Amino acid sequence: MRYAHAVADVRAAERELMARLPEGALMQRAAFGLATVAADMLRDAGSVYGSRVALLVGVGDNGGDALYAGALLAGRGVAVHALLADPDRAHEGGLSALRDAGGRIVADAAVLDQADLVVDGLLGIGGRGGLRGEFARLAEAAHESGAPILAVDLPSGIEADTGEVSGPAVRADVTVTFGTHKPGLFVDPGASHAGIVEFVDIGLEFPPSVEPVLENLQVQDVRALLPAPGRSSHKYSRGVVGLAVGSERYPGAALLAVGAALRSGVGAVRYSGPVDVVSSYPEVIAGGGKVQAWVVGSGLGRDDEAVRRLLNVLATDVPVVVDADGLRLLPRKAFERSAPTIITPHAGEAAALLDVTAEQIEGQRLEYVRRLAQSYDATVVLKGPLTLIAGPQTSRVRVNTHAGPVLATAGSGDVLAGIIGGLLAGGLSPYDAASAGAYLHGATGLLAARSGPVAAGDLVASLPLAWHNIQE
Ligand SMILES: NC(=O)C1=CN([C@@H]2O[C@H](COP(=O)(O)OP(=O)(O)OC[C@H]3O[C@@H](n4cnc5c(N)ncnc54)[C@H](O)[C@@H]3O)[C@@H](O)[C@H]2O)[C@@H](O)CC1
Ligand SMILES: Nc1ncnc2c1ncn2[C@@H]1O[C@H](COP(=O)(O)OP(=O)(O)O)[C@@H](O)[C@H]1O
Ligand SMILES: [K+]
Repeated sequence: MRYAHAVADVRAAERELMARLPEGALMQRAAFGLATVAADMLRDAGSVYGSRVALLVGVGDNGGDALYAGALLAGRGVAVHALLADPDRAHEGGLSALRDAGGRIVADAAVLDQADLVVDGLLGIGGRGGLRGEFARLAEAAHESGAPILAVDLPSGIEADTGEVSGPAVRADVTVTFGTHKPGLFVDPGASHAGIVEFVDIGLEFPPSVEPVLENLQVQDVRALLPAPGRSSHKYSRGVVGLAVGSERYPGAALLAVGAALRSGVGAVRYSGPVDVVSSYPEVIAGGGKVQAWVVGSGLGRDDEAVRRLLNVLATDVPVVVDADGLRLLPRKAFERSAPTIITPHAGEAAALLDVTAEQIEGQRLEYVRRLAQSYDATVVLKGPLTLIAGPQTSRVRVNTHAGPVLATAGSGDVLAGIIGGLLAGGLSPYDAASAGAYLHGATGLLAARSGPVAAGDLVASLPLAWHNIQE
């Protein structure tokens, strides 16, 4: 598991660690890690010795990290130039170290045009709001130079605790983050500014009483969650999932969701609805019957018949995944259920559920995924390039990073709903089914994309191998 912690908790952990270490030791650890990544980038682009690096230096310790890393690079024969956003307030120790190592402090931003790499040390976890004044001008000039940008701790201008971006911000190619991930590196739009995130361990420790803001499942976490049939398993003990999806107008949604559910580890799949799924999937049991979880909504349409099918499923006492049209039809009172509910909105559906705009959702994803979980008393899968998962009972949010833009294809959401339904029926908790489901769905996309452009049916076809790869 990877974790992201709140700034206040990072500060407390830093204080605790600094009290036990010689002065400046933590910053040296950070700078060493930063310089190592910078040198790797320079080597990959040609060579470290003889290359040119420009530092953007703010007024806090983030700039200090950049200056000390610049000193280390200068010691390896790199021509290092530092541009100071506010010369009177730049980190003094860092400035002396850079000068002593042969680096130069300059005022002319033209050095950016010759730079092989720009290091963004404008703002770290002390930043508030978008970049202002000289900070914004330096970032703009760095973007215009076209040089690769390496951000220190997080891209300057993004909110560390939320990933919100309220003004000008750096767009980095790589971000080196220290001690723990910051929530803003996992939540869009901030995360989309970070590029590849490299983690540098500086020895920070968080006591068990400190809750991380975010959890990011790794392959071993998903492996531990996926149900595995035992020697004496039978089809009913493995779980039966029912799907009330698809309609005469949207038959494809039923085929995709059912196809995915069949390959999500369950013992049997029941289908309730007008679509002929049995011709394509003879394994499916047509009609109702006892199930351990339902999926409803994908391709349901929005007519009276759709409402009837939705309400029938919501009236059951088993966990339910509500997707797509189901979300559009959802009367709030329907959520007074005895069993858990999972809802799987994208930003547009989330906006309709909360009566706000999709832009508001996209701008404050962490805030809104939590709000949805609270107001609908449901586990929420807020879909997008980085899907967030929130539960009604926990303040911890999970984020899925194991995905790619190939998933942005019609019918992809139907596949996700089928996978999550299958995992629920297989016995996972709603929170685990939603997060492992998002990972598995992402894995099908990454796998299918190796053979070229991907249709949602290819995600279904890739599911067995994606599952197998996770289990290896
Ligand atoms: N505290 C520690 O022990 C360590 C901190 N480290 C580094 O220190 C950073 C945090 O340093 P600081 O707390 O000094 O904070 P910053 O370096 O983020 O600087 C914050 C200051 O910038 C100004 N500012 C804030 N928002 C602004 C905006 N939008 N536009 C222009 N100016 C703005 C304010 O004067 C504020 O005090 C971390 O991100 C990390 O890079 C690392 O060296 C590891 C150890
Ligand atoms: N750029 C992207 N990168 C990664 N995943 C994406 C991206 N865009 C969309 N997705 C994922 O693809 C799926 C699309 O679902 P949805 O919007 O319901 O599509 P549809 O209604 O066509 O099935 C979601 O799981 C979402 O998280
Ligand atoms: K930064």
